[in-house]
Amino acid sequence: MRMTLGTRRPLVAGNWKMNGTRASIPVVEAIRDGLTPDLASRIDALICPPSTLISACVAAVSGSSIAIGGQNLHARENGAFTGSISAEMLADLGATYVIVGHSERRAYHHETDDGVHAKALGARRAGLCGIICVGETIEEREQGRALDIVRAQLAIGLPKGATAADTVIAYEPVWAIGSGRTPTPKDIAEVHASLREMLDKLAGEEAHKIRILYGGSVKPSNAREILSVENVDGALVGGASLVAQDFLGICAAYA
Ligand SMILES: O=C[C@H](O)COP(=O)(O)O
Repeated sequence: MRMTLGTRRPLVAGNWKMNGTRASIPVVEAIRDGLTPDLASRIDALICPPSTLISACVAAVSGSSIAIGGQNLHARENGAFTGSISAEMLADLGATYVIVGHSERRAYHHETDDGVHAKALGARRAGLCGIICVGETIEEREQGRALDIVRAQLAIGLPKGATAADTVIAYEPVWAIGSGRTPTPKDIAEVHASLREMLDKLAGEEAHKIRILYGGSVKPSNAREILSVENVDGALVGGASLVAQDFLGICAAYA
């Protein structure tokens, strides 16, 4: 039976992380060719490759509905920040989304919630949609602090006046990323309901249109169960987005 879609248009986003070279462009082409017109009319699909591949991916999806995004940005527009890339530079290449505050950046690059806030503002300044990531560690979940942690991350990270045009939220439990483990549908529902309630209150009347994705070990085999959970408006997919058939298999949960 076809999944009933809510008021928010689903987004299935792939995060390639530090994977891929020009030899990977056929993966994007296969996703482009494999997304049926019916699915393309019902969902948004996005690939976030490494920055080195953004131009080639933008060219590869040209004429299709698939969007291309960055995985990170510097909050400032330009300046003496060696090795960094601004939102304006991503937009110049044709990116329309950017991931902000992924747990791997929080863990390995010491990103703070204030830094996430600044980056989300940077994304908005350049007309990009920022995908703000939140999520608890396994210790925090075991201590019963998962809701407090993600709510605190959102409270600081989310810029005032956020709208669906400039913001997507992704709930990614750190312990579920790349581990093959996922929370139960009940646990996902609890976090998404809490974030939804908070978002609707914090961000004003436009906020009800902001999508909340789930991320962490989403695969074709569990996508339908996860994406059917109330208030889950799509997925942020890591490993499975590197294989066209797997990414398409996740999108097909909405078929
Ligand atoms: O950004 C994507 C997430 O970190 C999920 O990664 P994963 O699907 O490989 O668990």
